Amino acid sequence: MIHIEHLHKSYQVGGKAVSALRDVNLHIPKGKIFGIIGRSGAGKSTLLRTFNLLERPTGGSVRIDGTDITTLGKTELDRLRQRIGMVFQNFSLLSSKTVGANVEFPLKLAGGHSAEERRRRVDELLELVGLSEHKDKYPAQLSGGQKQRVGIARAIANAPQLLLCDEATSALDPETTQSILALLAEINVRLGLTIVLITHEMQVIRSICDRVAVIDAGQIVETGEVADVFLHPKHPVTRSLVAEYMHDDFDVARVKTADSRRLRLTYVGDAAYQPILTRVVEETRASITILQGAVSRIKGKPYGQLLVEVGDENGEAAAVLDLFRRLDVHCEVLN
Ligand SMILES: Nc1ncnc2c1ncn2[C@@H]1O[C@H](COP(=O)(O)OP(=O)(O)OP(=O)(O)O)[C@@H](O)[C@H]1O
Repeated sequence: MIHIEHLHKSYQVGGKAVSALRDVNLHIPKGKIFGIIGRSGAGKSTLLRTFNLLERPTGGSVRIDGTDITTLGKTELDRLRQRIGMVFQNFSLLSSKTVGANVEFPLKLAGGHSAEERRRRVDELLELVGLSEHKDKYPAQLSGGQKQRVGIARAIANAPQLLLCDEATSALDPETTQSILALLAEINVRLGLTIVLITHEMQVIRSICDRVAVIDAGQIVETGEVADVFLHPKHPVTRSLVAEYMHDDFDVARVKTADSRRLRLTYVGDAAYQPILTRVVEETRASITILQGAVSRIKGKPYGQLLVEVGDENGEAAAVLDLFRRLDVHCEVLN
């Protein structure tokens, strides 16, 4: 759907060029939820805003369904923008208009609908985002989560093929964040539209994204399926984002390591529900100490990740490794 090639963006600051994006190459497939994660100032917003040319790149191309949008004239660009919805961190609602009127606004702008058609479409959208009873309220009378639901209804009013979400849940508490993410996941499936979101939170990526790209200092440093990137991060920036998310601050260096092997075990799918550690201890009689662990889900799919210390006084670690691998557990030997 979106092919980004050799994208550059620099800003003039005090007469000097500051690079915000440096040779970004990215492919975003149709119908998926694609996350872009990075720290503050990494270039996330700048990159997302090139997808509808709110930000014009200094070099490179942005092809959407085969068309390089940087070559479009004003009329064609306006038409393209109607096929791309956008959701903002601060909601960007019109405070003097009701919920219904906010959602109706892009339909009026696009034209071609009668008042009755617009009314029906607004009702349908408010039903979809769970706000039917709030149609006549004003934004100030809504909670943050409700405001973002209005933002989402407005963004999809003209049935776009692509929805861009700029830190859509950053202003919300964790519970509301989850409900908004669930709504985005539902919209992705029900309407089949492609979603690209930017975030600085691994939790957002883990909850709903299919693929992820990690951006640092204007460059994409890692990209792939969320489970691969999350469970086997390669780049130092990805590793630190994952470690922070896992609250990985336990001082493992202080644990005794003489005559022992330290392993990182990763298992995905049904294996997460199996008593794998018990089985390995029973069969090998090895001593295994858990140093860190998490069992959770990536986009609904269970996974487990454990850091363990395996006693190796009599060479039993080799048998442990062998058995874990036969049980389809990914093992990384750390010492
Ligand atoms: N209009 C601008 N003029 C000058 N520099 C800019 C402008 N917009 C962004 N930048 C710079 O470009 C870089 C990337 O900014 P961007 O807002 O894309 O990062 P971000 O990853 O979205 O950060 P945050 O999460 O803090 O919003 C930063 O160094 C920023 O200072």
